[in-house]
Amino acid sequence: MSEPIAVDGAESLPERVPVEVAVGVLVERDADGREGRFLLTSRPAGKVYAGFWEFPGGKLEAGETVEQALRRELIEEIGITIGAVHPWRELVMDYPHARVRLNFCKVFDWTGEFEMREAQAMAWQTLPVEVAPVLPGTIPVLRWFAEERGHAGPTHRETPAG
Ligand SMILES: Nc1nc2c([nH]c(=O)n2[C@H]2C[C@H](O)[C@@H](COP(=O)(O)OP(=O)(O)OP(=O)(O)O)O2)c(=O)[nH]1
Repeated sequence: MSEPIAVDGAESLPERVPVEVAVGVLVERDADGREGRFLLTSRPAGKVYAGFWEFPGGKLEAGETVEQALRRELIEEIGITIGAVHPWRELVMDYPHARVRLNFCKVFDWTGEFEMREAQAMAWQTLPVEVAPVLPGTIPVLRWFAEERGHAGPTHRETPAG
């Protein structure tokens, strides 16, 4: 067991090594290749941030690449087999429970029927996103979409519509 480290303030805490996470941004495209709706899923009961909306994915297992992890996670969680994986953006998030590096990949092709295998909910969304609340680490992605799509105004709501 390592000794606890005495620190004066949070700024002197050693940086935590991020856990690598593969995240799938499934996007529908029309015949002209224009991007439309994207898929969000809700985090299952029992996980941190249960009920928050996110892009499906999960942590890399030992020896896996981002692409391998994404293929495995999307079969395990939502029952689909994905085609080409397009690495898009990376983002490090420092949560109290973990420091994670989110490796966001766009996916335009998949086969199989969507099946929520962890009793999550799924929702095809455009901007502004109607489902709420959205996971903090998902909000920057909505901003990137807004930039790509020339969307002005809010990207999501803080609380569910009602
Ligand atoms: N899947 C996903 N995770 C995200 C997003 N944004 C974000 O901050 N995260 C964070 C939440 C978690 O801390 C981490 C993903 O870990 P997880 O707990 O969902 O992974 P997992 O499915 O492998 O879970 P487990 O087997 O360890 O329970 O990344 C996102 O858009 N999608």
